[in-house]
Amino acid sequence: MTENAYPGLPSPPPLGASALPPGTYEGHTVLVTGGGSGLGKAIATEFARLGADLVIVGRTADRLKAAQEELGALGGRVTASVCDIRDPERIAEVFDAAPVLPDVLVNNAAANFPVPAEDMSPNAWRAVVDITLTGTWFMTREFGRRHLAAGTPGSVINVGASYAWTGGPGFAHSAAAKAGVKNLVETLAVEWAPYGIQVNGLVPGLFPHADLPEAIRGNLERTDDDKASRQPALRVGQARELGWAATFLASPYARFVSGHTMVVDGANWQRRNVVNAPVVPVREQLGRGPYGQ
Ligand SMILES: CCCCCCC/C=C/C(=O)SCCNC(=O)CCNC(=O)[C@H](O)C(C)(C)COP(=O)(O)OP(=O)(O)OC[C@H]1O[C@@H](n2cnc3c(N)ncnc32)[C@H](O)[C@@H]1OP(=O)(O)O
Ligand SMILES: NC(=O)C1=CN([C@@H]2O[C@H](COP(=O)(O)OP(=O)(O)OC[C@H]3O[C@@H](n4cnc5c(N)ncnc54)[C@H](OP(=O)(O)O)[C@@H]3O)[C@@H](O)[C@H]2O)C=CC1
Repeated sequence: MTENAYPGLPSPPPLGASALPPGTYEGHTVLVTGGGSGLGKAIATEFARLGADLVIVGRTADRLKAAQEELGALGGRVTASVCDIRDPERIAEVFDAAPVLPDVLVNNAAANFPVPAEDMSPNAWRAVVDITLTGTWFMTREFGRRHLAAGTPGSVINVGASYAWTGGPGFAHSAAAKAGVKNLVETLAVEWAPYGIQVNGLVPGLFPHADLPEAIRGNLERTDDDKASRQPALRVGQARELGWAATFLASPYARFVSGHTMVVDGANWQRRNVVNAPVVPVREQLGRGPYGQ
């Protein structure tokens, strides 16, 4: 780790702390896609600490089972449902099987790997867009329909990425999908506000963690040995900071916040210089030779 002369943004309060009153989510159920690992599990953890019951969804039964035990130790009821969010029929079954209609939906599951645009196969594009954008839409549609039919309020949080605004060289599929995810927030917030449904976005900056797939972790490890010194905050995000933002956005204290996407990245995505670092083509960044050879 490089020593830096500047303090950077302060460290957050410790794990277990919360700005919201204890019991804020007692009697409420929160469904988190991808809640069995990484940032989804961290978000689920903060809701559970505030009294929520959980429904966690993912494709891998073992991973969900382990998370169910870990999250259940926080006191609430945790239901784990194997589901590929690309499958709308299975999504309907998950809602049917849930103990109650969840009050909050966190669309956290996504797919991603770095690849130069010209190397990307049709199936690679489909895999990422179908999970990240279409899967988010299928989940949201089911949640919205059920609340509209029941006449009950709800809150949706779509987890995004800042290249929704900027473009994401090396991640054309994911950046396009996340732009769609952000746009859905803005459309649905207006369509569903009259029925009491809030729709917001939440964008993590750099939050490295052990559950990241090899393709993403390898890319991070290749690009830098000291990620903190390359962030304006001089540190990366702590997963609980994302969880706190999610619990605020879905809480009674944010009832007039809808159609908003909150970025939790220590201002990294705003970083600009008149003279930037030298351009390195994506192929070269990813260690690939000339196209077609
Ligand atoms: C600078 C650092 C990075 C900053 C990133 C910041 C923002 C975003 C971060 C994140 O989103 S992190 C979350 C990442 N998490 C995941 O991706 C978890 C889920 N991922 C997966 O399940 C797989 O990775 C998957 C490939 C996306 C989907 O799995 P599925 O089983 O449905 O597909 P496959 O049949 O395995 O593959 C489909 C298609 O895609 C091609 N492919 C897969 N991996 C790669 C790769 N690394 N590079 C290029 N192409 C890849 C695969 O070959 C298939 O295509 P065809 O061969 O059939 O043409
Ligand atoms: N980590 C970071 O620095 C950043 C993350 N993000 C975003 O944060 C969110 C969480 O990412 P992170 O925790 O890092 O990633 P992970 O890869 O650790 O988690 C992704 C989760 O989604 C689940 N998932 C993937 N595909 C599907 C599917 N088809 N159906 C159901 N569940 C699925 C995975 O479970 P399983 O494989 O078992 O299905 C896994 O639990 C994503 O939206 C990501 O784009 C954005 C910017 C930066």
